[in-house]
Amino acid sequence: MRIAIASDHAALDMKAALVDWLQEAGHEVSDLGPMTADSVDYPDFGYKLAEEVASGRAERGVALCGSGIGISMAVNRNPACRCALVSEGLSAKLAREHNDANVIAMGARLVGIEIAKDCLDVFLKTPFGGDRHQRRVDKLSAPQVEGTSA
Ligand SMILES: O=C(CO)[C@H](O)[C@H](O)[C@H](O)COP(=O)(O)O
Repeated sequence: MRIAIASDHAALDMKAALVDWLQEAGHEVSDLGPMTADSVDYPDFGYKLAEEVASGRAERGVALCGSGIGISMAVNRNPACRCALVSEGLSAKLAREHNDANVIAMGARLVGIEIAKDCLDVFLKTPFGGDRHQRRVDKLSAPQVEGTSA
């Protein structure tokens, strides 16, 4: 699979470990940076990653920062991206099954590397469930308030 990955300085080591692990598993990985430990701003890398996924150059994205919060917010500003911030495997599975998430976000200061690998493995292997979930995902692309009285 073509996978793009980006982080900020807080997740540099986790990014490097996941790049190696993904490549060993046979994926085509595009590392969008950063490449040094200098302090950077997560929106810059989140937007870059989102564009890579939105363009189709990457089929999936991996977004990392200290908590995962800031970079997931940045990625989700791109309407083509559904980025799920996760810290355990079941959320990673549901993000694919129910939400057709195309980007996974994790916090390197909160999640250990083995849990991160587990989340990513599940995320890459789980197909979208479709059916009723498709209707809901479609609504994410066209935000508007509908009747909620039922
Ligand atoms: O976006 C975040 C917090 O929601 C990330 O954890 C960032 O990595 C963090 O804010 C970076 O903080 P630092 O003090 O500049 O290392």
